[in-house]
Amino acid sequence: MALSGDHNDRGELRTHESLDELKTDLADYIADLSEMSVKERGVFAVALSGGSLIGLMGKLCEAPYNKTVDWAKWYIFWADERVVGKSHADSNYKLGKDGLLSKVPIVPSHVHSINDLVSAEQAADDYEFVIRQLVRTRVISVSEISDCPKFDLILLGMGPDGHVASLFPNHSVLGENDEWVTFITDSPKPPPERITFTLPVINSASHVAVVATGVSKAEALHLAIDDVGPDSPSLPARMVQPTNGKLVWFLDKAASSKLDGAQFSN
Ligand SMILES: O=C1O[C@H](COP(=O)(O)O)[C@@H](O)[C@H](O)[C@H]1O
Repeated sequence: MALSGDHNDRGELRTHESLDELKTDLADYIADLSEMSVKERGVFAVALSGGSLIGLMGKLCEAPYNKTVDWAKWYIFWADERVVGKSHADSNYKLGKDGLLSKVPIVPSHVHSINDLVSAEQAADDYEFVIRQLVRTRVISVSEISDCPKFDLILLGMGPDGHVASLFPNHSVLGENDEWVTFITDSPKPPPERITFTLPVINSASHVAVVATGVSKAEALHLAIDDVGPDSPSLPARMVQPTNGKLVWFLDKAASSKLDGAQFSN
């Protein structure tokens, strides 16, 4: 049984007793948003992350989702990417392709990966340019309150240090408000060169889901979600605060074990 509820102003928390239950709930959530978005806009523009997220999305490749989801209407982006070749083990594109995209009938031209043949800075600029073209043609919606792209769904993982996408604690790119996509060359987690959506883009999405499992994420989740007072650290995961969108956290009981009022006993 999953426990679900709103948590102050930090969005909806869905805590699951098992990974299997989380995977089913996540697949249902994504399939429902896809259906809603295709009905409303004719397309579904979704940004993926790398890491454990892709494995946790695995049920989408199975029945009934592989048959019921309108895959032809999906447009795929990455909320962050490592600047390595597409066949490199560190590539988020490779992870997404091997774990999901090659197993469902997504239109290849709808898959927007980065240019990995240029510098991180150039790759970020190129990726922003691609996104600007697709905002112009309304494949990606536009925010009502800024000129930012409004993705139908941004799927984020979270590292044990509280990083989301490639926005790491105390990094200067957390303050980047002008660019949609930026780059870093000093990631504390290898590989060092990455591109990432900026916080204004993440916070302009219609829906943002943060998916985090395992006890190593418990402390960061406490700092990201609970009311930790005026000294609340500027943890990237805590800075995920969609302005007009809906935030949902998909957790297992180990990850949620340090949350105030944690309701599952270990
Ligand atoms: O480096 C990255 O890490 C995060 C978190 O990964 P996880 O394996 O702990 O879930 C991931 O969301 C991000 O896309 C990736 O580049």
